[in-house]
Amino acid sequence: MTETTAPPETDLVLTERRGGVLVLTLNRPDRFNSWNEELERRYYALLDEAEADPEVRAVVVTGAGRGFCSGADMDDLQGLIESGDFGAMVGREPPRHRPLLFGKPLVAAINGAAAGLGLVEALYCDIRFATPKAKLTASFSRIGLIGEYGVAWLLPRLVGRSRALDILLSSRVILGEEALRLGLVDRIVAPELLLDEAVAYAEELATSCSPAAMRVIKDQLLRTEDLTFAEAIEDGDRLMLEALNGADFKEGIASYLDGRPPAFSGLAIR
Ligand SMILES: C/C=C/C(=O)SCCNC(=O)CCNC(=O)[C@H](O)C(C)(C)COP(=O)(O)OP(=O)(O)OC[C@H]1O[C@@H](n2cnc3c(N)ncnc32)[C@H](O)[C@@H]1OP(=O)(O)O
Repeated sequence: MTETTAPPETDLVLTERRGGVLVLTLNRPDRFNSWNEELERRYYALLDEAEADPEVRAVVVTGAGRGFCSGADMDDLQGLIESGDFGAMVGREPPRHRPLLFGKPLVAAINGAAAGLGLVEALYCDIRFATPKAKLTASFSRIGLIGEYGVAWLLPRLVGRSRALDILLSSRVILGEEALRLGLVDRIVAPELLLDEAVAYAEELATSCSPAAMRVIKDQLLRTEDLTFAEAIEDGDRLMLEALNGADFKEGIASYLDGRPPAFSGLAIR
């Protein structure tokens, strides 16, 4: 009898440093990079590490092999039906939207299919690069499930309500160019250039933009969703005063006037 052993959790996401950019590769190519709890735990732990590491200024996430991530593993979903243990699906820590809270730029290089949770994980990223043949699909409605991991909140904010409903109700496969038109992705790049271009974009943010300002901007955009316009103006005023007192503002102006690249501290704005 042959015994199969699962790969160690550390292999589920490959890591590679390219300058100030950390590349994370979802790595279950034999299962079309389908999502499971172990993969989620490892990916989210690596984001925690990247958050704490001042040398990492941006992260690019991509998939190994021909897909980005095909969503929950179908065999696991069958196992779930058999066990009936649905409680394990809710209230997990870290929160399932951990990547949305990541304080540094998070760029997706969508090298192939992004389905179900795979699409949601791509949508958690700040900017999405995709190949022309990348297949994007919500998938949920085709297997009797609903928009989970907050996608029903996120998607209308990205593409508008009607398009979100089209995508979630139909779960039709959307290819790169249409995804670009809909606003599901931001750049279309040939497969052989995809990762390099995503990394180059991330590296540009890593070297030219203030980490402190980017962290606040990301947080600002998320929190502003819940504010009135007047509150958003007030919130912006408060944050602006902090930024004006920040080391990165002084460095930004000094480097501009000196005609040199900025050397941002990477510290908090205050
Ligand atoms: C709690 C729930 C959360 C969720 O995420 S629900 C959503 C779960 N995911 C899905 O429903 C997606 C199912 N997959 C598909 O619809 C399609 O695939 C794609 C659109 C993603 C890609 O289509 P194409 O490029 O034509 O590839 P292919 O030939 O269908 O698949 C290639 C191989 O990958 C396996 N595979 C695909 N998705 C999954 C998955 N989610 N879990 C496990 N295996 C998967 C297939 O079976 C096949 O395998 P083989 O080459 O051996 O025939």
